[in-house]
Parts: sequence; C-alpha cells; structure tokens
Amino acid sequence: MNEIKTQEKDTFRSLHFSIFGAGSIAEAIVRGVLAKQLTEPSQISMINRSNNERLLQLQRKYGVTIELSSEGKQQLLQEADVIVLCMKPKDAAGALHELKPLLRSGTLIISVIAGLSLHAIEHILGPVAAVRTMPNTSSTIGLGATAICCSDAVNDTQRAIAMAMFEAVGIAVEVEEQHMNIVTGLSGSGPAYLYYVMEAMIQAAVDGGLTKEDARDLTVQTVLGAAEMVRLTQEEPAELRRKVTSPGGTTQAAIDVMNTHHVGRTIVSAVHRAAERSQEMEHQIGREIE
Ligand SMILES: NC(=O)C1=CN([C@@H]2O[C@H](COP(=O)(O)OP(=O)(O)OC[C@H]3O[C@@H](n4cnc5c(N)ncnc54)[C@H](O)[C@@H]3O)[C@@H](O)[C@H]2O)C=CC1
Ligand SMILES: O=C(O)[C@@H]1CCC=N1
Repeated sequence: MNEIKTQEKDTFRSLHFSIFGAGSIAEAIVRGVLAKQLTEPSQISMINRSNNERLLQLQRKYGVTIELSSEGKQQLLQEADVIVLCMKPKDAAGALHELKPLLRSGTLIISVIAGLSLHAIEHILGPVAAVRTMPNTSSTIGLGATAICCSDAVNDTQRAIAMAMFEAVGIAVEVEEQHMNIVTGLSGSGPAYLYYVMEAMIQAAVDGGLTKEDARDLTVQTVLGAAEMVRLTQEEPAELRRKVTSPGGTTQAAIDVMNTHHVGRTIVSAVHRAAERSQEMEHQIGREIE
C-alpha cells in the first residue's frame, strides 16, 4: 500500500469531511480512514436520511460527529470541505437536489454511487469539483480496491485528497470515466463473487464430512494464500494454476468439471452483466435528473 506524503497528510487532517448517507460503504471508508489515522474522528461527520439509531451507533463506535435535526444536518453539509455521497443510486438525484442550495464554492464532492456519472452530478450541482469513485467493502480492513475519475474542475490538490482517502483504505487507481462501469463489475461487486465461491467450497467440505469451523478455516486460508501468491510472485494466475494441476490428478479432475460447466465463461458473463447493469443504472439516473 502506498504511503501518503506528509504534505497531503497535513492537508487531509485540516479538512472537514461530511459523509452523506451512512450505510455499509460509508462505514467501511470511515473505519478504514480512522484505522489508518489519516484524520481525527472529530473531522468527520456522518449524515443519514432517517435512521437516527444508526447514526448514534456510528458515533459510539467511531466518535464521529452527527446531527439528528434536519437543520443540524444541513449545517454539516454547508460547513464541509469534502462531501462524500454514499446513498443508494435511487436516492442520488434527491440528495443532490437537497445539497445544491447548501453547497459552498470550493467544496469537493466525492461520490461512491454506482452509475452516478460526473455529468449527472454537474447537471444538478453545476460545474463543481467532483470525483466519481468505485470502492469496495474490503476498504473496511484496509484492503479495498478503488478506481477514481475526476471532473474538469478538480485541481491537483483535490485529486490528491481523493487518492489519499482511498489509498488509506487499500489501493486506488485513476481511470477514464468510460471504464467505471467495468470497474464496478470487477472490483466493486467482486468481493461478492469470491464470497459466493467460498460459500460453495465450505458447503462442499461440510458435505464431505469436515466440521463447519475447519471447512471455513481451510477455505479462508486457501483463498488468502492464492491471492497472496499472485501478488507476491507476480506470476500469472494461469501459470500458478498450472503448478497446482498435476496431469491426471485431483485438480485436473476438478477443473474438468468446471470446464464442462463453462465456469470461466460464466464468470466473464457475470462481470460483464454487472458492468452492463451499472450502465443501465447510469441511464436510469440520467433520466431521473433530466
Ligand atoms: N456496498 C458495496 O459493496 C458498494 C456500494 N457502493 C455504492 O455505495 C452506495 C451506498 O451503498 P451501501 O452503503 O451498500 O448502501 P446502504 O443502503 O447500506 O446505505 C445507504 C445509506 O444512505 C442513506 N440515505 C439515502 N438517501 C439519503 C439522503 N437523501 N440523505 C441522507 N442519507 C441518505 C440511507 O439511509 C442509508 O443509510 C451505493 O450507491 C452503491 O452503489 C459502491 C461500491 C461498493
Ligand atoms: O451492488 C451494487 O450495486 C453495489 C455497487 C458495487 C457493489 N455494490
């Protein structure tokens, strides 16, 4: 993971962040940023639409600032240097309209919303400095994978702030906006595909007689070890797979079953379908804001 430069760290620490929408991904980012000690909890406020119990829980857990009244929430948005949009795509247009009259010039908008284009943000808010991102929930433990792209109004410092925020919770790459949908299909939704595979592996092991606990421990370590092998050896996954697969052996027998069921092709289709869904959501939001 990249270390953040001292100057960026100081800039980061001086900023007031308002996390607008306090669900799973919002918590993953806040937890990761605080675990990395990138800033103090007092510099972060969290806003939710109606679930005050959730806000109180987040305040107890992380020490972040919350406001329960609508005037208080509006004030937090007005005072923020960076506003992170973390609501569901269906709530995005409404939230942007809510935000518009409160926005100070110079505030940086960072969105994590799948399918919310920079154009859609600018259509409602005007030519703001906006960063569209696609993180994933592994940010909670500092192992997130995030792609970002920036609107024309974003300056170098603002770009560095956004990169620092996501590099604090994993890796971050800058991509062209046209690639955000495929990123969503790959790394945004990606953890779920691997959990799906793990669920099936654990089930198979339990069916084969192992205890749930042993099945889980062996599966987790197998997945961890495989990912680390790819990362540390820099070898291609196909080459590493070849090394596990003795001709006529057990792995070959398993891979034959996967090939018969076109598992590889199915995964490719699944990633592309998620990317296509992201595009559909982009069009849907586009229609809502016109
Ligand atoms: N969960 C994931 O793995 C990832 C999610 N995303 C994106 O993050 C966004 C949030 O997803 P989750 O955290 O999973 O959803 P979530 O449902 O857990 O959280 C959304 C929160 O936003 C709040 N909210 C909705 N409208 C609001 C408004 N007008 N003002 C204030 N708060 C409002 C809701 O009360 C809720 O607490 C989505 O747009 C999703 O596309 C992006 C990457 C990964
Ligand atoms: O499923 C979703 O729509 C969001 C975006 C990426 C991960 N979760």
